[in-house]
Amino acid sequence: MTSSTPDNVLLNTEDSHTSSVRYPVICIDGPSGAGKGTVTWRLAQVLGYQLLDSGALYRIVGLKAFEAGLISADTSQPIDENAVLALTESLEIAFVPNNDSGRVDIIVNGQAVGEQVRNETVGGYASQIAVFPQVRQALLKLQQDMATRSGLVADGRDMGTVVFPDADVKVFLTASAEARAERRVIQLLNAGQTADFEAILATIKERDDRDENRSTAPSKPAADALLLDSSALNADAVYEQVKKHCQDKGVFFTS
Ligand SMILES: Nc1ncnc2c1ncn2[C@@H]1O[C@H](COP(=O)(O)OP(=O)(O)O)[C@@H](O)[C@H]1O
Ligand SMILES: Nc1ccn([C@@H]2O[C@H](COP(=O)(O)OP(=O)(O)O)[C@@H](O)[C@H]2O)c(=O)n1
Repeated sequence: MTSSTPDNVLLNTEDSHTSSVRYPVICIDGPSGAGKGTVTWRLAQVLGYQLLDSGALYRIVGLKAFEAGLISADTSQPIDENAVLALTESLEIAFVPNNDSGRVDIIVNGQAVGEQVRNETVGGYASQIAVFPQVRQALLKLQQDMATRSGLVADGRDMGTVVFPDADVKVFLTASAEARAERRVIQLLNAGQTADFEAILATIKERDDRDENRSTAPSKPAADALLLDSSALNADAVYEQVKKHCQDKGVFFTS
């Protein structure tokens, strides 16, 4: 992905005595299946910004923790936070945009991670380790550093509330649990897999509950976020509304 053009660099008015510049940050937060990844990818492409898929970080840690035997299939079993923290600190994670999938490929300790990291089971592991404050802290700087080199579109749960509280644009994208489950069903069927709507709906609700009710960085809209319900909007309509909001906040689009 290319870096931002000069048109997309905003002057930091709060810090103008140092004449420093900072790059625009757009935060797209919300629950699973709301369409965050879709609109984030399109914005990053159009604007030439970097893309932060923060969920991928939690997914990697969740997957590695499972592989290391730290997470049991029985979700009532406690997980050793210190062991997950040590594992998190041992990981070198890099993202490479993939135009074919419209997502980032994830490289961990020099090795590409397979598509498995994107499945619902790993999403569940991610939400189990995402409750740990020390793990979140260990991933914080890596995320914030991504905004120091170019404009950034960041997708997650706490982008606008915790990671980039001073972001130029914040959007909280939602949709009903049923609409989100339906989208996952279509996604799985299109990938040639089987899909059980009721099972997917239950998993989505369980993950929402864990993400919204944890004590550290719960999934919630920032006070200054645009709330957008995509239940009855297609992906193009979502993009247009988010684009309009970005423009209202001073982000320059050439197309
Ligand atoms: N507004 C929309 N209406 C219908 N389907 C959508 C919409 N936005 C995204 N999708 C589809 O829904 C699925 C989940 O979207 P995704 O962007 O991965 O969501 P999230 O990143 O919030 O989990 C994908 O298959 C995507 O193509
Ligand atoms: N900024 C973030 C991003 C994800 N997460 C956690 O990671 C899980 C997976 O996130 P994701 O964005 O990849 O999930 P989807 O929305 O794509 O299903 C979420 O359910 C959260 O528990 C988080 O806690 N904070």
